[in-house]
Order: sequence, then C-alpha cells, then structure tokens
Amino acid sequence: MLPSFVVTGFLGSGKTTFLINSVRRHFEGRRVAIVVNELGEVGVDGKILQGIYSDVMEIAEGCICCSLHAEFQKALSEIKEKFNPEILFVETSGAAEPFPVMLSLQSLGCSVEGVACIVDSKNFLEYKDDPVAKHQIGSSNILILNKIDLVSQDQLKQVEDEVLNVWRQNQLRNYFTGEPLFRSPPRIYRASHGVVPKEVFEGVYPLEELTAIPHHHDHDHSHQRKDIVYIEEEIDYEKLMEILEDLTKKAIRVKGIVRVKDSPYPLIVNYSFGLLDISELNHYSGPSFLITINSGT
Ligand SMILES: Nc1nc2c(ncn2[C@@H]2O[C@H](COP(=O)(O)OP(=O)(O)OP(=O)(O)O)[C@@H](O)[C@H]2O)c(=O)[nH]1
Repeated sequence: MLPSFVVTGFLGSGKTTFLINSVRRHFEGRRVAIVVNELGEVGVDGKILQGIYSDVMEIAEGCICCSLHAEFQKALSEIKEKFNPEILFVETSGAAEPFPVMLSLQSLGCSVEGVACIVDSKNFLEYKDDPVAKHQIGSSNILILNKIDLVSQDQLKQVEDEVLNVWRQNQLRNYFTGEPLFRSPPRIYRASHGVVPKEVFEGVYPLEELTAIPHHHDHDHSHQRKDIVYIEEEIDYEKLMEILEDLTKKAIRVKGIVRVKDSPYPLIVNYSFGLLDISELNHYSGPSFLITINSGT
C-alpha cells in the first residue's frame, strides 16, 4: 500500500507553503508524489510545486470524492506507474473537506497515515464558524497552527484553545456507534511559514477504520463563488496593483500568476485576509491569470 498524507486547511492557511518548506526538507532523497486538488480550472499551487517536486499532478476544481473520483483514480495510477513513489501527499482545496479524500485514497489502495490541518493563526477566529473549516479540523489528527509570526503569544494560546475546542466538537465519529474514530487526541504543532519538525510525519497510525463510515455527500461549496480573470497583455506593476485593489474589495482570496513589464519572471500573486504577497516564478510560460474567491455570504 502506498502511504499517504492528506493536507487540508482553510483558504490561504499555508498548505502549499507547508508542502514546500516542510515536506521537501523532511523527505529529501525520497520519491514524493503530490496531488493538488485546485479550486479553479487553472491551478496556481500545482505550478509552484512543479518547480520543486518532479511528481506533481493537478486535479482541477471540485471535490475529489464526487465529480473527480475518476480523475483522481487516473492521476494516481499514472503517478504510481511513472514515478513509483514512496509516499503521496494530497493537498485538498481550501474549500474542500478532507474526509471524502481520505475515503477515496483508501478505496484506491493507499493507506492514509495522517491528515494534517493547517490553521491560519492570524485569521482563525474570523473563519472558525465556517462549516467547512470545522470539518477540516475535526477530520484531522495533526493540527498545525501556522503563521505564528503574525500573532502574539496570547493570541496564539487563544487560537490553540479554540482549535482544540472545534476539534472536540467536530471530530470524526463512527456513524453508527457515535464513538470517536481517532484513538488519541490530535497532535498540535506551531509553525511559521509551514516549517514543522520531522516528527510530525512519524508514528502517525494509519486510519483503517474510515472505510466503515457512510459518506453523506452533505458538503457543499456553493456558498463560495470562484472566478478567473485572464490578463491578455503584459501590464505594468502599478496596473496589477490597481486590478488587485479592485478585486480585493469583494474577494476573500486572490491567487494567480501574472506577467508584468518590469519583472524578468512572472509574479505569483497571493492574497488572503487582507495580506498581499508577491513572489517570482521562474519556470512558467502559460497565460497570466487571477483566480478570485468571493465568500458570497
Ligand atoms: N507571514 C506568513 N505568511 C505565510 C505563512 N504561511 C503562508 N504564508 C503566506 O500565506 C499565503 C497563502 O499561502 P499558501 O501556502 O498559498 O496557502 P494555501 O493554503 O495553499 O492556499 P489555498 O490553496 O488557496 O487554500 C502566501 O502568500 C504565503 O506566503 C506564515 O507562516 N507566515
């Protein structure tokens, strides 16, 4: 069985950053495959990860369990055949629940070694009541409080207490008996830019019991509206800022890859919860685009 980890967490919490900064470091020299379940029909995370890992597959849009199970299956057999990986990481989209992904993985012959939920410590108290965020936390046995560089010790303690509270209330239970599925409380870690110690990936027991749980199909992403804007011509940096200023009036998350006149490389645009981050991507030759996610609520 191919061992796998699921990486979940709310929009912009730092899942891709975690894959870049921790997984690469701790699995150096190992054959690591990554499947990214993207939000839009064009992916950003996959493009970034492709520059770092050789075995990255993107699955666009939606939820792996429903419309995409067949695509997931195809991607997985392709990955296994081509790369014969030793370990697989699946990054779910920030708007998806991890549980169906775990079921899909098991049904496709992978053992789920752990489910890591990346928590945005800076913004958690703002999004903690979102139903998807609750499921993401409750379905995880590794909780990583990320972005600790942006909060005080007191705030972090408050977030930690609240995250554990949400976990207790939403932890996975056997549908018939009501018994908790996780045999022990989640492991909780603190991280800046997704950097965690190697022990995070060690000694996590495989989640065998999940197959016994019926799957409800009660998850719904329709409250979030996604749009994609293609930018045909090369614009200057100021124009990009103008476009972003406009988009972020409504969007809770904006990400994309944009070519601008003054930069030798295309720029990765990453906006979440009022914070804008711009960096360069040196291995991309596709079109310029921005994906926006509006909460719609
Ligand atoms: N200050 C700070 N910024 C961070 C940290 N972790 C991630 N970021 C930034 O937060 C933004 C979102 O990070 P991503 O890793 O793209 O988040 P994600 O969870 O993959 O996003 P989605 O796939 O869209 O849900 C990026 O601009 C990151 O550089 C952190 O610990 N501290």
